[in-house]
Amino acid sequence: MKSTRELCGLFCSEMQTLTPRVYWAQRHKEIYLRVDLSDVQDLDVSIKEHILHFTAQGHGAKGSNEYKFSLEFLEPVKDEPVFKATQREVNITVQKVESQWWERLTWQLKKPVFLAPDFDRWLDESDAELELKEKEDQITKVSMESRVPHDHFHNLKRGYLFMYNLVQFLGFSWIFVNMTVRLFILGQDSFYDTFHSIADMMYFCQILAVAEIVNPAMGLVKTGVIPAVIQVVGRNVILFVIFGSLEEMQNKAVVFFVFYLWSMIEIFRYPFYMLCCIDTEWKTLTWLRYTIWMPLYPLGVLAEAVAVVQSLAIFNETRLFSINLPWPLRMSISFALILQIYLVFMFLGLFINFRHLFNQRRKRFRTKKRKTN
Ligand SMILES: CCCCCCCCCCCCC[C@@H](O)CC(=O)SCCNC(=O)CCNC(=O)[C@H](O)C(C)(C)COP(=O)(O)OP(=O)(O)OC[C@H]1O[C@@H](n2cnc3c(N)ncnc32)[C@H](O)[C@@H]1OP(=O)(O)O
Repeated sequence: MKSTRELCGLFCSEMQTLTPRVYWAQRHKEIYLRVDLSDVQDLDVSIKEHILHFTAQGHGAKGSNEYKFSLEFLEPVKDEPVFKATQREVNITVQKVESQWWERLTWQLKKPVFLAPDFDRWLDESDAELELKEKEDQITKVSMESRVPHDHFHNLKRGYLFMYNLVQFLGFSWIFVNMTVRLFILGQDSFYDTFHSIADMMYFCQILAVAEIVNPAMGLVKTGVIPAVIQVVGRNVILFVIFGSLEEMQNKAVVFFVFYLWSMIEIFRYPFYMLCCIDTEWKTLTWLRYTIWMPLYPLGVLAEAVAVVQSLAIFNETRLFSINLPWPLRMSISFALILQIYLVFMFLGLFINFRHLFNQRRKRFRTKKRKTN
């Protein structure tokens, strides 16, 4: 009885007539064979017991004829070759059973004469390892990307946020520059005229600032809604209810301090956000955004509290926004009383937002430090 290997010796020998030229290359996981035969017909490629058998009618080095060859591989392979005939050649891919680098292709030591390296695909072991690693990295990257849900509106959201921040930056810059120039030219007199020269722009910016509640509520920015509500509602009560509805308040110096303190933070905060939208950071600006609120916030709340206290007498006197309770109470609740309760909420709001901003600052600088280590 002849063994499989002995039988192979017969098949693999170059004694066989009409063998085509075969070029080969390998990777850790597969073997590539390129058979130099054109206009191939009746192609048959199979693997049995790690021996590849090839038969085809085609045009090769010895003209149009039937060509055959067999190759017993050095190591076990899977018996499902993938092959494809083109007009010029036949390409065969064979999967290795174990991912490893072979020192040669065939079991027999002597290389069959029809076999040669395929220099178009040839790689030595280290280059193949690199190629394999790149492929694996690519697969990991693709699978990671497919696990993270793709946000189709990402650029649209960024574009919207960038434009929003730009408009606010321009608005508050106009307010800040205008007030500064007027302060230099008119000195203290500019305090009493602030409302009439600035209010329209401040109305515009603060109405627009309602978006700052909508943005986190819709998940457009990753921050809490409550601090934004405190911030926007707090400012708008002062702007629309205290200054906007009481003419007597409009020419008071406190308007200057409130508007100046508000705009002073915003000329740093909005450009900081604009840079965030384009994944850029300017360290000085980040530091300013997360630092100057420390003196500005308490001063701002103090200036707002002064405005509320100054308005109490006017609301008492004019009875504006007073609430008349129906019979049998027959009482009138002055808006001044509501404002006194609001004063308590102002300091509660100051505490909540001060703590929020402090946490944001700590998070920002702690993360940055860790990233640079
Ligand atoms: C139910 C009714 C209750 C009513 C209660 C009323 C109480 C009244 C209290 C009154 C207090 C108000 C006083 C106030 O008017 C006084 C002053 O303003 S004085 C001037 C000084 N003021 C300030 O410094 C405050 C400025 N304002 C703010 O900082 C914010 O408005 C605030 C909500 C307080 C904090 O902002 P935020 O939570 O957004 O923190 P971050 O800036 O760190 O942002 C977090 C992440 O979100 C990204 N983000 C946020 N906004 C945008 C945006 N517009 N565009 C792009 N990206 C944005 C940001 O980049 C951060 O992301 P990441 O961490 O990845 O960088």
